[in-house]
Amino acid sequence: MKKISIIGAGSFGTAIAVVLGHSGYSISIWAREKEVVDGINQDGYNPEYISDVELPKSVSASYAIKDAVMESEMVVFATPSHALREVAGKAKAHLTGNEIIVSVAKGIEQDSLMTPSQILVDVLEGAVLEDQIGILTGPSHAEEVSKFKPTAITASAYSKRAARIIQETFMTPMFRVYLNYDILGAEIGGALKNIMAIAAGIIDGAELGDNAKAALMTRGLHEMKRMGCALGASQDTFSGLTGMGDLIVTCTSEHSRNRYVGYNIGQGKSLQEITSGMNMIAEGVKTAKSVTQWSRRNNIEMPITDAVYKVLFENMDPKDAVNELMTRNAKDEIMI
Ligand SMILES: NC(=O)C1=CN([C@@H]2O[C@H](COP(=O)(O)OP(=O)(O)OC[C@H]3O[C@@H](n4cnc5c(N)ncnc54)[C@H](O)[C@@H]3O)[C@@H](O)[C@H]2O)C=CC1
Ligand SMILES: O=C(CO)COP(=O)(O)O
Repeated sequence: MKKISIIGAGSFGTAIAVVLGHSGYSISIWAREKEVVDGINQDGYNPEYISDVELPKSVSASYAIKDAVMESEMVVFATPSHALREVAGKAKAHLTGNEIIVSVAKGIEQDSLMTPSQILVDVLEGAVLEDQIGILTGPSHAEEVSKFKPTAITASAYSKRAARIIQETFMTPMFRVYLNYDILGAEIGGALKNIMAIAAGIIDGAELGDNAKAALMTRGLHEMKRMGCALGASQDTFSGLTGMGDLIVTCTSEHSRNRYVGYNIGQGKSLQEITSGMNMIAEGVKTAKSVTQWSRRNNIEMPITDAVYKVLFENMDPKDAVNELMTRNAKDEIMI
């Protein structure tokens, strides 16, 4: 049986352990929490994340990265993007150099402004080739993936070979994997839709209406394209699963943590109050900071991201942010 390692036993790491375990792979999952490791090994459930789904018998857990990674054909990093550099650095010494490396994280690293796959290329240099590194991303809430609800997602990589291996490995009748070789566009889409989902949540929480939400999603997609195209990504990628697809699900789903954060801000709570009550991560919070750093540094207009940043970190009232967006200079609609 082929062994696959999953580094990070949060919601999505657990969900893909279920998918891959049921496909017949032997899954070794690394968690930093003792109770998670014990729960998976002793009871067959992750007590902290996706705790209502029984894990296949072929899933085991470890808190030693070395044990989790040893003798694997594929290593999937499923921590939030801000933890990726550190955990990949810890895993590096235990790689043989033959593994396919996959990131499922959706974010942009602060200061370096790197995407998850770029972080992996940087950290794992000398251990694996860039051609062995890829991603899996798209509209895929862990709560639904783990219950075998039909999901379509995208694999991408720095080589066609790695992208195809990722596609073949994950594909099941309920988890359909497409290929897109524009890895940068796929990662920009995955990261930025989280910022837009915070904005969508604010609209819902403040009861600003369906028109506002449609406008936000459409103009948000435009902003995602603008950043992606400025960096050399393909505009078409943003019409696909990793762009529009993930934007739709995250802005509308009851499962979205980013939308949840925005909703509660729209209801008048503070960011600190909201995040201190969550055991899961809403990547859009940190990504709003990184993308604002990027847009200001490069003088690229990203008004929605900027508004989310000001609400999250500069105490701007969401109603003032909406007013600022609505009263900008008149514009042509189609202009990247
Ligand atoms: N939850 C979902 O439906 C999906 C999530 N993703 C992405 O996958 C990544 C992981 O998300 P989730 O599993 O949902 O997060 P989560 O919040 O459910 O779990 C995060 C996991 O990472 C671990 N972790 C957090 N900080 C860490 C650190 N500094 N060092 C080591 N481990 C750390 C936690 O202990 C936990 O096991 C994120 O980038 C997210 O955007 C992608 C697709 C779907
Ligand atoms: O990326 C996701 C769905 O595709 C998960 O979104 P949230 O992190 O907002 O829950």
